[in-house]
Amino acid sequence: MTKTVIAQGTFDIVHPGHVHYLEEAAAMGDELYVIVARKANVDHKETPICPATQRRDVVNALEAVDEAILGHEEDIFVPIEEIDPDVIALGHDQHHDDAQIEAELERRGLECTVERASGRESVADDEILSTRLIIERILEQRS
Ligand SMILES: Cc1cc2nc3c(=O)[nH]c(=O)nc-3n(C[C@H](O)[C@H](O)[C@H](O)COP(=O)(O)O)c2cc1C
Ligand SMILES: Nc1ncnc2c1ncn2[C@@H]1O[C@H](COP(=O)(O)OP(=O)(O)OP(=O)(O)O)[C@@H](O)[C@H]1O
Repeated sequence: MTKTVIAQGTFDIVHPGHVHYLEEAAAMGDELYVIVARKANVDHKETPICPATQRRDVVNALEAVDEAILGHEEDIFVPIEEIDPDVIALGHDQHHDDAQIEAELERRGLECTVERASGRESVADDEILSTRLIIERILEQRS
């Protein structure tokens, strides 16, 4: 039976930390779906620069990814119900609470485990492994 994994995030300006996360999530199963957050749901940091469709298309082009989809505008569990995954792979620094997600999955009758991926170890001192830091660097160097 195919083991389906879901990963999720904003993915505004893709960098090697994203690639690491998605490769690790893909290795947790056979098929990787990625839910790309809608602007309205990115409320804990600055609004994404790139439109959701562009962020989805870039993630979709990555080798580790089988399918990237736009997230639901209001209920983040709708795509989970549709895909019915075996594993939700949370990113190393995602603010979501593992136990709360597990409780909501159970409430909706979904059998799915929640795993945490690791952070990428920098392979060079000058790697920039965060969208926020890439934008800060652009503002510093080009203004
Ligand atoms: C299991 C799960 C499902 C999600 N599904 C959606 C969704 O359908 N729509 C959406 O806009 N955001 C969804 N999100 C939220 C974002 O992917 C994301 O966590 C957040 O809004 C963006 O911040 P981040 O890139 O720092 O994680 C989901 C998050 C989790 C953990
Ligand atoms: N350096 C990294 N190593 C491993 N995973 C990462 C890294 N950076 C981001 N991720 C993961 O990629 C997913 C999407 O991350 P997100 O779009 O928030 O990027 P980000 O670079 O962390 O953004 P920002 O710096 O603006 O907060 C999240 O699950 C996050 O944990």
